[in-house]
Amino acid sequence: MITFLKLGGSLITEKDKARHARQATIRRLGMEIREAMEERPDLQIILGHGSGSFGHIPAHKFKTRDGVFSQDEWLGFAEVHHEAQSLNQIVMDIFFECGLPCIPISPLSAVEAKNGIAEKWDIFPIIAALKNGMIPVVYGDTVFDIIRGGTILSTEDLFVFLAAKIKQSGRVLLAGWEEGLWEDFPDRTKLISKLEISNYPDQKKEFLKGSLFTDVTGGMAEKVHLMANLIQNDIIRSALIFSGEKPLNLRNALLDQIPGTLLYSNKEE
Ligand SMILES: Nc1ncnc2c1ncn2[C@@H]1O[C@H](COP(=O)(O)OP(=O)(O)OP(=O)(O)O)[C@@H](O)[C@H]1O
Ligand SMILES: C=C(C)CCOP(=O)(O)O
Repeated sequence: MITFLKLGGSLITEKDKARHARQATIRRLGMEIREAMEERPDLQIILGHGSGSFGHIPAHKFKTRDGVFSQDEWLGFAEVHHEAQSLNQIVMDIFFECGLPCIPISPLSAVEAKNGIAEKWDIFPIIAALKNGMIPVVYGDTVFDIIRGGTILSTEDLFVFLAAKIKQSGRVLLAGWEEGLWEDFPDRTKLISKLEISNYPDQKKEFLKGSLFTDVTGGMAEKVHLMANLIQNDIIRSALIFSGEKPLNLRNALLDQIPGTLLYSNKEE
């Protein structure tokens, strides 16, 4: 079973401080991944990370996700990619120091999008990395788009494409700053431990909102929407939304514990 693991921008950056990476947190997360892999050597992980206060700030300024046409917007496209790639370099440097066999995979260089959706992507390098015991690392990025000129695909958008293409039972782990899904966001007094999503979006709830910070990819509402589709179509078994902020949560999630909110379908139970 493949594990798609996202380290959210809300976790690895200070989302309200431009270009601020949380290096100590990234290091701890790297060590937790390493510990889990030592305990479970058969873990196959496709890692992805968000852009947080790196890519989202210029992406918001230039409205890059909606399309790229003018010269100014193409400069913005380049700036957003530069930010996303800079954060990726920080993550790669730290994970390399942690001894993780990570290999970066640049979405911009390989993905073709059509109207905001990944349409073509040669995933041979990702499969080859997995087969050789490595961890391919993707990240939310700008990509060229045959309708919009350019756009932005989130880490979750990339996972949607990869999970459908790989056609192997998998699970998604989304590590962010929040403990999971709050039923009363933003008051945060009632945490949901399990959410059955077979009737989604009929059962769509008011509490699914965007991020409180600058974010162009839809925040929690979009995460749940994309994950619900994958589960309903039997592309993944489940998705876990949890906090990577609490030490050992990531390690425990990789080792099958449920430290947050599990999205699942009754068909599986
Ligand atoms: N019901 C809810 N429960 C928990 N968080 C929620 C809820 N509704 C909205 N949110 C917000 O959505 C955010 C998660 O979306 P966000 O896109 O910021 O996460 P991320 O994937 O970590 O970031 P990035 O997109 O930078 O990678 C939470 O941090 C919170 O601010
Ligand atoms: C804003 C950019 C560049 C990517 C967004 O990806 P996400 O942080 O995974 O939502």
